[in-house]
Amino acid sequence: MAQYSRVSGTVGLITLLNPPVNALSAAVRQGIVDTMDKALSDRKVKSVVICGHNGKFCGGADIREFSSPLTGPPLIPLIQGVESAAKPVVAAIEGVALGGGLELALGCHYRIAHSKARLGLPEVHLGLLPGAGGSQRLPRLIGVPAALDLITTGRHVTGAEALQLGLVDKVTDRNTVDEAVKFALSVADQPPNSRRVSTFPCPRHPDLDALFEGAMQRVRQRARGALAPVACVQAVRAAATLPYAQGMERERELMATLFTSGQARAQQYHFFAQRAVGRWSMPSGARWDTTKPGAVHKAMVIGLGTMGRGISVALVQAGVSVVAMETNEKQLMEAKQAISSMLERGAKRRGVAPALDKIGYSSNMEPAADVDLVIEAVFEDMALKKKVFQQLSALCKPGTFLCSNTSGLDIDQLASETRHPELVVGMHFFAPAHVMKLLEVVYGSRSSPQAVATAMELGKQMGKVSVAVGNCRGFVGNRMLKPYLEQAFFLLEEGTTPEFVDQVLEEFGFAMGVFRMSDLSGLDVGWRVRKADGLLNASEGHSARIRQGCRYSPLGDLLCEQGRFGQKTGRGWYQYDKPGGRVAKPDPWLHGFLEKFRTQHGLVARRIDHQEVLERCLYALMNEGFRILEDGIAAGPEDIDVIYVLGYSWPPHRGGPMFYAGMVGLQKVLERLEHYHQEHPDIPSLKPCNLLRNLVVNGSPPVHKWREFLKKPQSQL
Ligand SMILES: C[C@H](O)[C@H](C)C(=O)SCCNC(=O)CCNC(=O)[C@H](O)C(C)(C)COP(=O)([O-])OP(=O)([O-])OC[C@H]1O[C@@H](n2cnc3c(N)ncnc32)[C@H](O)[C@@H]1OP(=O)([O-])[O-]
Repeated sequence: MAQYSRVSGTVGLITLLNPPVNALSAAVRQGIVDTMDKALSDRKVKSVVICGHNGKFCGGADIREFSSPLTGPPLIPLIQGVESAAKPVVAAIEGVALGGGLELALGCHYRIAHSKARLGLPEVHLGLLPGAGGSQRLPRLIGVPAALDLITTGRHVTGAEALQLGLVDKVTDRNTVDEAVKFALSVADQPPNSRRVSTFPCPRHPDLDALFEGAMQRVRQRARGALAPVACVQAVRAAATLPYAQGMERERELMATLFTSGQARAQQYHFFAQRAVGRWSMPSGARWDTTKPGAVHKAMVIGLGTMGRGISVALVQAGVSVVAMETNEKQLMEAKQAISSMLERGAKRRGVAPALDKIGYSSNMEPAADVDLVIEAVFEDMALKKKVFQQLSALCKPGTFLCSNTSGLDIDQLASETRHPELVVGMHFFAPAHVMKLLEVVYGSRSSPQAVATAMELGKQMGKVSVAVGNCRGFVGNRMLKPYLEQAFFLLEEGTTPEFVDQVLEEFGFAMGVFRMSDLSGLDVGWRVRKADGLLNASEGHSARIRQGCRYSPLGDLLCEQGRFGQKTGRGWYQYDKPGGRVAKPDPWLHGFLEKFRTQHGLVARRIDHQEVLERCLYALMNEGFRILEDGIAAGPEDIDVIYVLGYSWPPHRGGPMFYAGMVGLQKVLERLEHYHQEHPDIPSLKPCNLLRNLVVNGSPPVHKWREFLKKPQSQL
């Protein structure tokens, strides 16, 4: 709804009221229509101010309403009504003005913003475009290039930047509503005819065609098959080339295409899934809203390799005091320099001081006695990590939380090395740790709810989207990656090439196909894991392609035995100009190696098509996702989907592996898995999971209902 009052004698004050972000629900839209009528018909009122309750102007259209037929007054004529008002209307922008919220402000005649407010048109992140006139008014107000940037990236700008762009008329550090009322009083006698943005001509640009060609090329490259960014460019082009009314018609057409697309539903699912994972729960019944996190003012990071450095930076940027520890003096010096420059660069980008005084360095573990939480980020070796946890347990004061950045080792084993296993959890960051938004918080069988709450809260403080998951080999992300990688290896054995597999996966929307990704992260990482799992050597008298009774592909091991670790050695599944090179080129040597391997193992290459690559790689990954849900390692499909979109570059316009399974149709996924498992009975990861069967038997319910089919989880170790 919207409240109305008359203030300072002649100003009509309209307050949007729909906590927490005053989204433009049907009730709020009706409220605006009613209160605008009141203000315009109140003879004492000379000008109007629109503001938002509780220090937030408006978070945009109510996304929750998108899944049902529209009710209440439509937004476009509502905003047109505000713009056509005979009395000046001023928007008082505090907190946020996003999407439809900014479009409403663009319909006002003046915009006053707090310097810290955030303004933007982020619809592209929801698979949409600014569909209430934003794509037509913004270019007219701030010019085509700036509007293209804001609309295709969906980025937020601060009040200060908005002033520079000409998006707002004034910025204040004081109470914005008071300032807006004063401003409204000052323009009360100025008819707003010249302030109706839709009537502004679109500022001319020396070479529109070149501008839009360049923009479309950049956007298509970044979009990875997403429809919305392309439609955003087309809508702004309409603003630059058509009269307002025709431009609005074009905006309406493009929005209609996007609104009903599966991609928009997938991205809106992802929006709410990112918020749902914050409402975590554990098998014990402990939950986010019944567990108080411990305070973390001072933390220690042990091991300053790439991950340790990124974690230290992210902690300092979150306002936590840090002791960064590395035993190797040379590495310690290098880390100190690297961390300082990362902090300086980050501070420069955010326009704040680098807080270098928040971090200290140590070559021994003694400072652990005086911290609230420790994050261990040493080399991925169980014996080494156990030793570190033994030392920490002896050193730390009671109540210190002990966290490991392991990407898949057993948290319970680490906990059993300490006197207080209830204080041990996994905090699995993703490289680069100060950039990637995802954090897997892993609880062991003895982790206390408070330890989980503390790690989840610290993750939020670090600007991460934290997902609480149970303890098992590889946790959620890496556990699902295993069958995905295996299928890719098997497909090479059966006749295809790394280039073709990667092309299929990148056309699907992954930033990088499985083989380019493997070359980037280093083939030796997976090799060490397979070694630790005792998979490197075939058992006596068994085929080199069988391990523990199942089909196994030694291709990755064979490349590693030849020192082909990927980018870092200049050779992997692809060749690179030099060690550390980034541009992957097909490698004739590798094609020859595959042919020789097939001959050696009596395999005949066959033509493998796009569909088979996609289905075998993705359905095996999804099937493992269903097993993870069945095992209770993840509380719901949202947890898995957020992990894959934010940590493994699963395309957001496909929602995530579990959401996508629902989009494809669970029946089809089941049938295709059964088909491939029949062809490859020696590959257990293709055997459909019981939960999948059960969901199909129960009519393939929508993803948000799957939790009803998950039984009470038991520990997996
Ligand atoms: C016509 C027009 O062109 C088109 C078509 C549109 O306008 S499309 C819509 C365009 N608008 C957006 O894309 C902005 C989306 N929101 C955000 O980016 C952020 O929310 C925020 C505003 C920066 C606040 O962040 P936060 O970190 O302080 O809190 P939160 O946890 O994120 O959010 C707090 C609670 O508010 C809910 N919420 C936030 N924005 C919402 C919205 N627009 N609609 C419905 N619910 C919303 C959110 O789900 C959460 O709920 P719950 O989990 O507590 O139950």
